[in-house]
Amino acid sequence: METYPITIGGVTRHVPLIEPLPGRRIPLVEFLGDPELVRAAARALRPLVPEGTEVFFTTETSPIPLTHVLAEEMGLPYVVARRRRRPYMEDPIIQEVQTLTLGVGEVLWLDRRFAEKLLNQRVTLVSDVVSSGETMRAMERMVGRAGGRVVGRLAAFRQGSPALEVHTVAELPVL
Ligand SMILES: Nc1ncnc2[nH]cnc12
Repeated sequence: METYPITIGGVTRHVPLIEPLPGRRIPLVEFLGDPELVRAAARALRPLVPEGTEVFFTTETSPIPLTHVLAEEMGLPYVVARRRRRPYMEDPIIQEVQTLTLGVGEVLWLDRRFAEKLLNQRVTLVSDVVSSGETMRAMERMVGRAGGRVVGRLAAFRQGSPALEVHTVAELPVL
């Protein structure tokens, strides 16, 4: 399999090049199972976390360990939007995502008892890769619907030009 070198916080990985849509090849970032890469990314992102952040908000799946390490280091809680409905969810916030970056339309789900943790809070969004910015936009809508306020948007990698302001610490090419 063809690979591509990505570097963040001084740590390099040779990751698979995938083609989610014909003619568009992207390096596949994967934080799951790689504590050294996660720690390097979290350390690089930490100075970009806005002062006054009270809770982080992220999505399944790859950004979860990144958000966990960041949250643990800063002594803050975090909330995770799910990508599937779970049977136990009550009155969930359901948010469509317009993104086609990975070739699939998506829906984010947030159980009400976790949405309550965002109420009246200053929230920083955390992602692994920001590309079109549509996932971030959907996350921001969810925070608003939950009664919170977004004070920061962070992603480890930027790929292309997202339509909204996101702070990142590394670049990914579209090949
Ligand atoms: N390059 C990438 N790797 C992993 N997840 C992504 N989501 C959007 N772009 C991605």
